[in-house]
Amino acid sequence: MATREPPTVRWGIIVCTDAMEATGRISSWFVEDLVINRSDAKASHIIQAVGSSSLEKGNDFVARYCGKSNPSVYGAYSQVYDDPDVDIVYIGTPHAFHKQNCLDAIAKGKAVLCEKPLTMNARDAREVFDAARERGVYVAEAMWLRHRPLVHDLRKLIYKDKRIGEVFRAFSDFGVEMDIPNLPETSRYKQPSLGAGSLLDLGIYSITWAILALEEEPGSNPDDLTLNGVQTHWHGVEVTSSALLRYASTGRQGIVTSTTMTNGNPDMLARVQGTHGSIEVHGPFPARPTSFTVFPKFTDTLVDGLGDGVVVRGEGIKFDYPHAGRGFHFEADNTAVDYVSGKLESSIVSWSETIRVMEIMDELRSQGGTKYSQDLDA
Ligand SMILES: NC(=O)C1=CN([C@@H]2O[C@H](COP(=O)(O)OP(=O)(O)OC[C@H]3O[C@@H](n4cnc5c(N)ncnc54)[C@H](OP(=O)(O)O)[C@@H]3O)[C@@H](O)[C@H]2O)C=CC1
Ligand SMILES: O=C1OC[C@@H](O)[C@H](O)[C@H]1O
Repeated sequence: MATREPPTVRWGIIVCTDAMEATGRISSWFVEDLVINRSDAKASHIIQAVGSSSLEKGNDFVARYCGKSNPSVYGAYSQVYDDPDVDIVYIGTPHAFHKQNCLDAIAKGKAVLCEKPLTMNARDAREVFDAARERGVYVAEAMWLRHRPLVHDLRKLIYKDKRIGEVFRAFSDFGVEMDIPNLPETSRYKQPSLGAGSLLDLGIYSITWAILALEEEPGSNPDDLTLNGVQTHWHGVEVTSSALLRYASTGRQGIVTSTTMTNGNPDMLARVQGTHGSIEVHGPFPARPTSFTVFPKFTDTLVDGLGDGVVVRGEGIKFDYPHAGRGFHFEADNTAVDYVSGKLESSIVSWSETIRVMEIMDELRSQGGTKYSQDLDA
Protein backbone atom coordinates (compact mmCIF):
# COMPACT_ATOMS: atom_id res chain seq x y z
CA MET A 1 0.00 0.00 0.00
CA ALA A 2 1.34 3.45 -0.91
CA THR A 3 2.17 5.64 2.07
CA ARG A 4 0.88 9.17 1.85
CA GLU A 5 3.41 11.99 2.16
CA PRO A 6 2.67 14.37 5.03
CA PRO A 7 1.21 17.66 3.78
CA THR A 8 3.43 20.71 3.41
CA VAL A 9 2.33 24.13 4.63
CA ARG A 10 4.03 27.49 4.19
CA TRP A 11 3.97 29.76 7.22
CA GLY A 12 4.09 33.54 7.43
CA ILE A 13 5.33 34.62 10.86
CA ILE A 14 4.11 37.94 12.20
CA VAL A 15 6.64 39.64 14.51
CA CYS A 16 10.19 39.12 15.45
CA THR A 17 12.65 39.35 18.23
CA ASP A 18 14.48 42.45 19.16
CA ALA A 19 17.75 41.14 20.54
CA MET A 20 18.25 44.16 22.80
CA GLU A 21 14.79 44.17 24.29
CA ALA A 22 14.32 40.39 24.07
CA THR A 23 10.80 40.81 22.73
CA GLY A 24 8.99 38.62 20.23
CA ARG A 25 9.68 35.69 22.46
CA ILE A 26 6.80 33.53 21.40
CA SER A 27 7.48 33.82 17.67
CA SER A 28 11.04 32.64 18.23
CA TRP A 29 9.84 29.67 20.31
CA PHE A 30 7.32 28.75 17.66
CA VAL A 31 9.69 28.80 14.68
CA GLU A 32 12.45 27.01 16.59
CA ASP A 33 10.07 24.08 16.99
CA LEU A 34 8.84 24.32 13.39
CA VAL A 35 12.32 23.78 11.97
CA ILE A 36 13.12 20.72 14.10
CA ASN A 37 13.64 17.65 11.98
CA ARG A 38 11.17 15.02 13.27
CA SER A 39 10.65 11.53 11.95
CA ASP A 40 7.10 11.47 13.40
CA ALA A 41 5.98 14.79 11.88
CA LYS A 42 2.37 14.82 10.67
CA ALA A 43 3.19 17.74 8.37
CA SER A 44 6.13 19.41 6.77
CA HIS A 45 6.57 23.09 7.61
CA ILE A 46 8.20 25.80 5.55
CA ILE A 47 8.92 29.23 7.01
CA GLN A 48 7.90 31.15 3.91
CA ALA A 49 7.80 34.71 5.20
CA VAL A 50 8.60 36.78 8.26
CA GLY A 51 6.96 40.14 8.92
CA SER A 52 8.22 42.66 11.44
CA SER A 53 7.92 46.33 12.24
CA SER A 54 11.41 46.66 10.76
CA LEU A 55 13.39 44.81 8.10
CA GLU A 56 16.43 44.80 10.34
CA LYS A 57 14.57 42.97 13.10
CA GLY A 58 13.13 40.59 10.54
CA ASN A 59 16.55 39.70 9.17
CA ASP A 60 17.95 39.31 12.65
CA PHE A 61 15.08 36.97 13.55
CA VAL A 62 15.71 34.79 10.51
CA ALA A 63 19.42 34.54 11.26
CA ARG A 64 18.78 33.60 14.87
CA TYR A 65 15.84 31.27 14.76
CA CYS A 66 14.92 30.04 11.32
CA GLY A 67 17.68 27.48 10.86
CA LYS A 68 18.34 26.71 7.22
CA SER A 69 15.07 28.33 6.07
CA ASN A 70 15.31 31.23 3.71
CA PRO A 71 12.03 33.13 4.10
CA SER A 72 11.02 36.40 2.49
CA VAL A 73 11.47 39.15 5.07
CA TYR A 74 9.07 42.08 5.17
CA GLY A 75 9.13 45.34 7.12
CA ALA A 76 5.33 45.41 7.35
CA TYR A 77 2.83 42.74 8.41
CA SER A 78 0.56 43.56 5.44
CA GLN A 79 3.21 42.27 3.05
CA VAL A 80 2.98 38.84 4.65
CA TYR A 81 -0.79 38.80 4.14
CA ASP A 82 -0.22 39.79 0.50
CA ASP A 83 2.38 37.11 -0.17
CA PRO A 84 0.68 34.52 -2.43
CA ASP A 85 3.11 31.83 -1.26
CA VAL A 86 2.02 32.03 2.39
CA ASP A 87 -0.65 29.50 3.44
CA ILE A 88 -1.01 30.15 7.19
CA VAL A 89 -0.17 33.31 9.12
CA TYR A 90 1.08 32.80 12.68
CA ILE A 91 0.34 35.87 14.84
CA GLY A 92 2.56 36.47 17.86
CA THR A 93 1.92 40.14 18.67
CA PRO A 94 0.75 41.35 22.11
CA HIS A 95 -2.90 40.48 22.89
CA ALA A 96 -4.30 43.91 22.08
CA PHE A 97 -3.32 43.61 18.40
CA HIS A 98 -4.56 40.08 17.77
CA LYS A 99 -8.03 41.10 16.63
CA GLN A 100 -6.84 43.56 13.98
CA ASN A 101 -4.00 41.31 12.83
CA CYS A 102 -6.47 38.42 12.42
CA LEU A 103 -9.01 40.57 10.57
CA ASP A 104 -6.32 41.92 8.22
CA ALA A 105 -5.02 38.43 7.41
CA ILE A 106 -8.53 37.02 6.97
CA ALA A 107 -9.46 39.88 4.63
CA LYS A 108 -6.60 38.73 2.39
CA GLY A 109 -7.86 35.15 2.50
CA LYS A 110 -5.10 33.80 4.72
CA ALA A 111 -5.53 31.02 7.25
CA VAL A 112 -4.56 32.15 10.77
CA LEU A 113 -3.08 30.59 13.88
CA CYS A 114 -3.18 33.39 16.48
CA GLU A 115 -1.59 33.36 19.91
CA LYS A 116 -3.70 33.28 23.06
CA PRO A 117 -5.81 35.05 24.08
CA LEU A 118 -7.34 35.25 20.61
CA THR A 119 -8.75 38.68 21.46
CA MET A 120 -9.30 40.85 24.53
CA ASN A 121 -12.91 39.76 25.05
CA ALA A 122 -15.53 37.33 23.77
CA ARG A 123 -17.29 39.89 21.59
CA ASP A 124 -14.10 40.50 19.61
CA ALA A 125 -13.47 36.75 19.29
CA ARG A 126 -16.94 36.35 17.77
CA GLU A 127 -16.15 39.15 15.32
CA VAL A 128 -12.97 37.37 14.19
CA PHE A 129 -14.76 34.03 13.76
CA ASP A 130 -17.64 35.70 11.87
CA ALA A 131 -15.11 37.23 9.49
CA ALA A 132 -13.40 33.86 9.01
CA ARG A 133 -16.73 32.14 8.34
CA GLU A 134 -17.71 34.79 5.79
CA ARG A 135 -14.36 34.69 4.00
CA GLY A 136 -14.19 30.90 4.26
CA VAL A 137 -10.75 30.77 5.91
CA TYR A 138 -9.31 28.75 8.77
CA VAL A 139 -8.73 30.54 12.09
CA ALA A 140 -7.63 29.02 15.38
CA GLU A 141 -6.41 30.24 18.74
CA ALA A 142 -2.92 28.91 19.45
CA MET A 143 -3.77 27.23 22.75
CA TRP A 144 -0.81 24.85 22.37
CA LEU A 145 -1.54 23.08 25.66
CA ARG A 146 -4.65 21.53 24.07
CA HIS A 147 -2.60 19.82 21.35
CA ARG A 148 -0.27 17.90 23.65
CA PRO A 149 -0.52 14.10 23.67
CA LEU A 150 -0.20 14.32 27.47
CA VAL A 151 -3.51 16.17 27.68
CA HIS A 152 -5.24 13.67 25.44
CA ASP A 153 -3.98 10.73 27.52
CA LEU A 154 -4.81 12.37 30.83
CA ARG A 155 -8.39 12.96 29.74
CA LYS A 156 -8.65 9.37 28.55
CA LEU A 157 -7.48 8.17 31.98
CA ILE A 158 -10.06 10.36 33.69
CA TYR A 159 -13.09 9.86 31.49
CA LYS A 160 -12.67 6.58 29.61
CA ASP A 161 -10.61 4.46 32.01
CA LYS A 162 -12.07 6.13 35.15
CA ARG A 163 -8.69 5.70 36.85
CA ILE A 164 -9.51 8.12 39.67
CA GLY A 165 -13.21 7.33 39.99
CA GLU A 166 -15.62 10.25 39.71
CA VAL A 167 -13.85 13.58 39.36
CA PHE A 168 -15.03 16.16 41.86
CA ARG A 169 -12.38 18.89 41.98
CA ALA A 170 -9.48 20.38 40.00
CA PHE A 171 -6.86 23.01 40.82
CA SER A 172 -4.51 24.89 38.54
CA ASP A 173 -2.22 27.84 39.17
CA PHE A 174 0.03 29.72 36.75
CA GLY A 175 2.52 32.15 38.27
CA VAL A 176 5.28 34.09 36.53
CA GLU A 177 7.10 36.66 38.64
CA MET A 178 7.15 40.08 37.00
CA ASP A 179 8.68 43.15 38.54
CA ILE A 180 5.83 45.30 37.27
CA PRO A 181 6.97 48.71 38.60
CA ASN A 182 10.43 48.33 37.11
CA LEU A 183 9.44 46.97 33.71
CA PRO A 184 9.71 49.38 30.78
CA GLU A 185 6.47 51.22 30.05
CA THR A 186 6.36 49.44 26.66
CA SER A 187 6.24 45.96 28.23
CA ARG A 188 3.08 43.98 27.46
CA TYR A 189 3.15 42.79 31.08
CA LYS A 190 2.88 46.37 32.32
CA GLN A 191 0.89 48.27 29.73
CA PRO A 192 -2.90 47.78 29.98
CA SER A 193 -3.26 49.10 26.43
CA LEU A 194 -1.25 46.04 25.29
CA GLY A 195 -3.42 43.73 27.41
CA ALA A 196 -1.37 43.51 30.63
CA GLY A 197 -2.81 41.35 33.40
CA SER A 198 -2.32 37.86 34.78
CA LEU A 199 -5.73 36.44 33.82
CA LEU A 200 -5.54 36.89 30.06
CA ASP A 201 -1.88 35.93 29.90
CA LEU A 202 -1.65 33.07 32.42
CA GLY A 203 -5.07 32.37 33.95
CA ILE A 204 -6.29 31.36 30.49
CA TYR A 205 -4.26 28.15 30.93
CA SER A 206 -5.51 27.53 34.48
CA ILE A 207 -9.09 27.83 33.20
CA THR A 208 -8.28 25.49 30.32
CA TRP A 209 -6.90 22.91 32.76
CA ALA A 210 -10.07 23.11 34.86
CA ILE A 211 -12.30 22.66 31.83
CA LEU A 212 -10.22 19.74 30.56
CA ALA A 213 -10.35 18.04 33.94
CA LEU A 214 -13.94 18.76 34.91
CA GLU A 215 -15.86 18.61 31.63
CA GLU A 216 -16.14 15.34 29.76
CA GLU A 217 -17.35 17.20 26.65
CA PRO A 218 -15.70 20.62 27.03
CA GLY A 219 -18.18 23.41 26.46
CA SER A 220 -21.22 21.20 25.84
CA ASN A 221 -23.25 22.71 28.69
CA PRO A 222 -22.01 26.24 29.40
CA ASP A 223 -25.03 27.20 31.52
CA ASP A 224 -24.09 24.50 34.05
CA LEU A 225 -21.18 26.62 35.28
CA THR A 226 -21.21 29.40 37.88
CA LEU A 227 -18.18 31.58 38.55
CA ASN A 228 -16.91 33.56 41.49
CA GLY A 229 -13.76 35.56 40.99
CA VAL A 230 -11.58 38.13 42.69
CA GLN A 231 -8.68 40.13 41.33
CA THR A 232 -5.96 42.32 42.80
CA HIS A 233 -4.32 45.26 41.04
CA TRP A 234 -0.90 46.78 41.60
CA HIS A 235 0.43 49.84 39.81
CA GLY A 236 -2.70 49.78 37.67
CA VAL A 237 -2.17 46.20 36.48
CA GLU A 238 -4.17 43.10 37.43
CA VAL A 239 -1.52 40.96 39.14
CA THR A 240 -3.49 38.18 40.83
CA SER A 241 -6.73 36.45 39.88
CA SER A 242 -8.50 33.65 41.75
CA ALA A 243 -11.69 31.98 40.65
CA LEU A 244 -14.04 29.28 41.83
CA LEU A 245 -15.89 27.29 39.22
CA ARG A 246 -18.92 25.23 40.19
CA TYR A 247 -20.91 22.89 37.96
CA ALA A 248 -24.53 22.67 39.07
CA SER A 249 -25.27 19.24 37.57
CA THR A 250 -22.34 17.39 39.16
CA GLY A 251 -21.23 19.68 42.00
CA ARG A 252 -17.69 19.58 40.59
CA GLN A 253 -15.48 22.49 41.56
CA GLY A 254 -12.48 24.15 39.96
CA ILE A 255 -10.03 26.43 41.76
CA VAL A 256 -8.07 28.41 39.20
CA THR A 257 -5.51 31.06 39.89
CA SER A 258 -2.90 33.19 38.15
CA THR A 259 -0.38 35.71 39.33
CA THR A 260 2.55 37.82 38.21
CA MET A 261 3.68 38.20 41.86
CA THR A 262 5.58 34.91 42.07
CA ASN A 263 6.55 31.87 40.04
CA GLY A 264 4.36 28.79 40.12
CA ASN A 265 5.14 25.35 41.51
CA PRO A 266 6.51 23.05 38.76
CA ASP A 267 5.61 19.95 40.81
CA MET A 268 1.94 20.82 40.71
CA LEU A 269 0.78 22.61 37.56
CA ALA A 270 -2.64 21.10 38.01
CA ARG A 271 -4.24 18.62 40.40
CA VAL A 272 -7.35 16.61 39.66
CA GLN A 273 -9.16 14.78 42.45
CA GLY A 274 -11.55 11.88 42.07
CA THR A 275 -13.35 9.55 44.42
CA HIS A 276 -10.66 6.85 43.97
CA GLY A 277 -7.48 8.83 43.50
CA SER A 278 -5.86 11.94 42.11
CA ILE A 279 -3.60 13.15 39.34
CA GLU A 280 -0.80 15.70 39.69
CA VAL A 281 0.67 17.35 36.61
CA HIS A 282 4.31 18.45 36.49
CA GLY A 283 6.46 20.57 34.18
CA PRO A 284 8.06 23.99 33.81
CA PHE A 285 4.68 25.80 33.67
CA PRO A 286 1.02 24.98 32.98
CA ALA A 287 1.32 25.60 29.24
CA ARG A 288 4.14 23.10 29.09
CA PRO A 289 3.36 19.97 31.12
CA THR A 290 5.92 17.19 30.74
CA SER A 291 4.58 14.42 33.01
CA PHE A 292 1.82 13.51 35.41
CA THR A 293 1.45 11.10 38.30
CA VAL A 294 -1.65 9.09 39.11
CA PHE A 295 -2.03 8.46 42.84
CA PRO A 296 -4.37 6.05 44.55
CA LYS A 297 -6.71 7.60 47.07
CA PHE A 298 -4.71 9.06 49.98
CA THR A 299 -5.39 7.10 53.15
CA ASP A 300 -4.74 7.93 56.78
CA THR A 301 -3.85 6.00 59.89
CA LEU A 302 -6.98 7.03 61.72
CA VAL A 303 -8.97 3.92 62.55
CA ASP A 304 -12.46 4.54 63.86
CA GLY A 305 -11.41 8.09 64.69
CA LEU A 306 -8.38 6.89 66.70
CA GLY A 307 -4.67 6.86 65.82
CA ASP A 308 -2.38 9.73 64.98
CA GLY A 309 -4.01 10.81 61.75
CA VAL A 310 -1.01 10.74 59.44
CA VAL A 311 -2.05 10.93 55.80
CA VAL A 312 -0.40 8.28 53.65
CA ARG A 313 0.23 9.10 50.07
CA GLY A 314 0.35 5.78 48.23
CA GLU A 315 2.80 5.14 45.47
CA GLY A 316 1.96 6.97 42.28
CA ILE A 317 2.48 5.88 38.69
CA LYS A 318 4.29 8.51 36.66
CA PHE A 319 3.68 9.06 32.96
CA ASP A 320 6.42 10.94 31.10
CA TYR A 321 6.08 12.72 27.77
CA PRO A 322 9.52 13.54 26.42
CA HIS A 323 9.53 15.26 23.04
CA ALA A 324 11.67 17.40 20.78
CA GLY A 325 11.77 21.15 21.40
CA ARG A 326 9.18 22.92 23.53
CA GLY A 327 6.16 21.23 22.00
CA PHE A 328 4.80 23.84 19.58
CA HIS A 329 5.07 21.28 16.78
CA PHE A 330 2.00 19.46 18.11
CA GLU A 331 -0.23 22.46 17.37
CA ALA A 332 1.65 23.27 14.16
CA ASP A 333 1.14 19.73 12.83
CA ASN A 334 -2.54 19.65 13.78
CA THR A 335 -3.10 23.10 12.28
CA ALA A 336 -1.45 22.03 9.03
CA VAL A 337 -3.53 18.85 8.81
CA ASP A 338 -6.76 20.78 9.47
CA TYR A 339 -5.79 23.44 6.96
CA VAL A 340 -5.04 21.05 4.09
CA SER A 341 -8.26 19.16 4.74
CA GLY A 342 -10.18 22.39 4.17
CA LYS A 343 -11.47 22.92 7.70
CA LEU A 344 -12.31 26.40 8.98
CA GLU A 345 -12.00 25.40 12.64
CA SER A 346 -9.33 23.50 14.53
CA SER A 347 -10.32 19.93 15.31
CA ILE A 348 -8.77 20.43 18.78
CA VAL A 349 -9.51 24.06 19.80
CA SER A 350 -12.98 24.81 18.47
CA TRP A 351 -14.31 28.34 18.00
CA SER A 352 -16.92 27.66 20.69
CA GLU A 353 -14.21 26.64 23.16
CA THR A 354 -12.22 29.82 22.51
CA ILE A 355 -15.37 31.94 22.93
CA ARG A 356 -16.32 30.03 26.08
CA VAL A 357 -12.93 30.63 27.75
CA MET A 358 -13.09 34.30 26.70
CA GLU A 359 -16.58 34.55 28.23
CA ILE A 360 -15.32 33.06 31.48
CA MET A 361 -12.50 35.62 31.54
CA ASP A 362 -14.94 38.45 30.68
CA GLU A 363 -17.09 37.45 33.66
CA LEU A 364 -14.13 37.13 36.02
CA ARG A 365 -12.83 40.54 34.94
CA SER A 366 -16.26 42.02 35.45
CA GLN A 367 -16.38 40.60 39.00
CA GLY A 368 -12.74 41.48 39.67
CA GLY A 369 -12.82 45.02 38.28
CA THR A 370 -10.47 44.82 35.28
CA LYS A 371 -11.47 46.77 32.19
CA TYR A 372 -9.57 47.21 28.96
CA SER A 373 -10.21 49.92 26.39
CA GLN A 374 -11.41 47.22 23.97
CA ASP A 375 -14.35 46.53 26.32
CA LEU A 376 -15.58 50.07 25.73
CA ASP A 377 -15.40 49.99 21.92
CA ALA A 378 -18.75 49.95 20.19
N1 LIG B 1 1.95 30.10 23.73
C1 LIG B 1 2.82 30.55 24.62
O1 LIG B 1 3.43 29.80 25.38
C2 LIG B 1 3.09 31.98 24.69
C3 LIG B 1 2.20 32.87 24.11
N2 LIG B 1 2.44 34.19 24.18
C4 LIG B 1 1.48 35.10 23.55
O2 LIG B 1 2.12 35.70 22.43
C5 LIG B 1 1.86 37.07 22.36
C6 LIG B 1 3.16 37.85 22.29
O3 LIG B 1 3.91 37.59 23.46
P1 LIG B 1 5.51 37.85 23.51
O4 LIG B 1 6.17 37.16 22.39
O5 LIG B 1 5.93 37.54 24.88
O6 LIG B 1 5.48 39.43 23.27
P2 LIG B 1 6.70 40.41 23.03
O7 LIG B 1 6.32 41.68 23.69
O8 LIG B 1 7.95 39.74 23.38
O9 LIG B 1 6.71 40.59 21.44
C7 LIG B 1 5.71 41.14 20.75
C8 LIG B 1 6.19 41.53 19.37
O10 LIG B 1 5.03 42.13 18.80
C9 LIG B 1 5.42 43.16 17.93
N3 LIG B 1 4.67 44.38 18.27
C10 LIG B 1 3.84 45.03 17.46
N4 LIG B 1 3.37 46.13 18.03
C11 LIG B 1 3.90 46.19 19.26
C12 LIG B 1 3.81 47.11 20.33
N5 LIG B 1 3.05 48.21 20.27
N6 LIG B 1 4.50 46.86 21.45
C13 LIG B 1 5.25 45.75 21.55
N7 LIG B 1 5.39 44.85 20.55
C14 LIG B 1 4.72 45.06 19.42
C15 LIG B 1 6.93 43.35 18.06
O11 LIG B 1 7.53 42.71 16.92
P3 LIG B 1 8.01 43.49 15.61
O12 LIG B 1 8.57 44.80 16.06
O13 LIG B 1 9.01 42.56 15.02
O14 LIG B 1 6.82 43.67 14.72
C16 LIG B 1 7.30 42.56 19.30
O15 LIG B 1 8.56 41.96 19.21
C17 LIG B 1 0.98 37.41 23.58
O16 LIG B 1 -0.34 37.57 23.15
C18 LIG B 1 1.11 36.21 24.51
O17 LIG B 1 -0.09 35.93 25.18
C19 LIG B 1 3.57 34.66 24.75
C20 LIG B 1 4.50 33.83 25.34
C21 LIG B 1 4.29 32.41 25.38
O1 LIG C 1 1.65 31.96 27.35
C1 LIG C 1 2.53 32.21 28.14
O2 LIG C 1 3.27 31.22 28.64
C2 LIG C 1 4.55 31.47 29.19
C3 LIG C 1 4.59 32.74 29.97
O3 LIG C 1 5.89 33.02 30.40
C4 LIG C 1 4.07 33.86 29.13
O4 LIG C 1 4.03 35.07 29.86
C5 LIG C 1 2.70 33.58 28.62
O5 LIG C 1 2.35 34.53 27.65
